[in-house]
Amino acid sequence: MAQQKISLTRYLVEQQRADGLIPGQLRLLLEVVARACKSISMAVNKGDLGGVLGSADSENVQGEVQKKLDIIANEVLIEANEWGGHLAAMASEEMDSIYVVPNRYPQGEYLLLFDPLDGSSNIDVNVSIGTIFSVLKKPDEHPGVQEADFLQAGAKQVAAGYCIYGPQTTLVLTVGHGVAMFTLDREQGSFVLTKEDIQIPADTKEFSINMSNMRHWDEPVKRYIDECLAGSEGPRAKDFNMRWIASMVTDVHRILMRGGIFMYPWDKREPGKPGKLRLMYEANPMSWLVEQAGGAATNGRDRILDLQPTKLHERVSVILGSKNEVERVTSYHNPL
Ligand SMILES: O=P(O)(O)OC[C@H]1O[C@](O)(COP(=O)(O)O)[C@@H](O)[C@@H]1O
Ligand SMILES: [Mg+2]
Ligand SMILES: [Mg+2]
Repeated sequence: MAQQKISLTRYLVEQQRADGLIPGQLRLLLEVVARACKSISMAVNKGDLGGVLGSADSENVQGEVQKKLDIIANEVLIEANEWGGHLAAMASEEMDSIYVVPNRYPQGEYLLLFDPLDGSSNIDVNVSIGTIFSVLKKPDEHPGVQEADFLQAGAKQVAAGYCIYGPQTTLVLTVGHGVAMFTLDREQGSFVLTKEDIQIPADTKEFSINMSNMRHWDEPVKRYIDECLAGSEGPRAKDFNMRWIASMVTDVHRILMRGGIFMYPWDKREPGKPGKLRLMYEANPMSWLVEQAGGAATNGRDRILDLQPTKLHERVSVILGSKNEVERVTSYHNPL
């Protein structure tokens, strides 16, 4: 008899029921996020036919030109999540401040953060892009919700994941007990469990960094990459390969599937800016997934999940992936 497929819904119900790993409200919230990702996947697939490509002629709070799909994905996530009663508020790369659930809907106890469309520069060239999300619990000291409630270290996340819109639509999730992967079965219209307990090998021969920024890097990053480039004749005594997709979601997915190290480090172009990537809805969820899969994630000096955010759209330097490589780069920043 063919093996029974396990849907995301069933997986989450089993986590809740048999193992008591997630509360019912969190399960429902994650199902809604997955449904929203399914809608975004449909929109992405239509491409030119759906009129979803190209620029929206507007800028987000970070001064970046928004693509039509950035805005569509943001709206899909808000509309799917605002009425279900699981959430108190949402925050997104594409919104200046938090979006409090309107009081015509029931208020829930969770906070949802997302990068609705990661890899915006790849949208119009038909390269994989994705949605990244992070779930926090609203501190219950006071009624209502404010931006300060979101400013919790990544270690406090209760769920994190991403969905990739690529050759397959793939949702990867952690609720703090390992990492599971689900593939969208378009005929059934549901996400089906395709990998459980994903593990990142501790060693790797593959690095991922935007090499065009080399002249701006800090010394420790330059040293690490120089040593990789020296190959089998150099101090690492092995040849390295390089990949840079320029969609963090896809570069991190590759690392979860076969190992590697991903870096978007601080550099000298804008010394006052800690990095390019955003802490709360890019670095934190990805760092937790990577740690849950046995990898590591630092900003060069400290564990990303321990960083105390000071603002919603805070940026951070990111070094994550295979444990031994991340520890090596971190040790170059923190000499004994
Ligand atoms: O164009 P660059 O400098 O290589 O930057 C690529 C990085 O920027 C990002 O696209 C930023 O994300 P957004 O598309 O959500 O702004 C990352 O996904 C990616 O790793
Ligand atoms: Mg992004
Ligand atoms: Mg984005």
